[in-house]
Amino acid sequence: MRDKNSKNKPYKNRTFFDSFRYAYQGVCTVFQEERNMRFHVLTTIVVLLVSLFLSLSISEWLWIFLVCFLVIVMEIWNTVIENTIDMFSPDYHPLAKKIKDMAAAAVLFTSIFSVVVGAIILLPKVLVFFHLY
Ligand SMILES: Nc1ncnc2c1ncn2[C@@H]1O[C@H](COP(=O)(O)OP(=O)(O)OP(=O)(O)O)[C@@H](O)[C@H]1O
Repeated sequence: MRDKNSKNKPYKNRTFFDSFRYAYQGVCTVFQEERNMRFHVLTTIVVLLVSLFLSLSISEWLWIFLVCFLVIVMEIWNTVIENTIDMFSPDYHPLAKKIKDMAAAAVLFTSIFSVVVGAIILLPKVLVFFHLY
């Protein structure tokens, strides 16, 4: 078996910059191919912009950053799983369905968690901002 760190491997990352470049390509791929990812990124930008006007505390900022990036990371993993399934099981298979459905369920739960955290932190401040409470 070939050594994972073999110098002869043609596709081995040579520098820290190489690793960063391929990770960036990965992000671009998910962004281009997954509509949900574009929605998550747009939502993240909106939430961060709204948060700027609401004078959040440090811990509130940390929670907002945590949930925004958690959803994006989960969507990347979901896409990794979908692509892996498509590579190894391009035809219909009940296990492929189970795996993809569970990966989607993980994104769903993370999204629900994010909405709950966002509502707890932002909703009262938005209401006060617009003099509705
Ligand atoms: N090879 C397969 N065998 C069985 N069912 C599959 C298979 N591929 C996809 N499915 C079913 O179709 C659904 C959608 O799969 P698809 O790969 O299109 O994901 P998607 O719609 O791109 O998901 P997402 O919106 O999370 O990106 C899966 O959740 C699964 O129920």
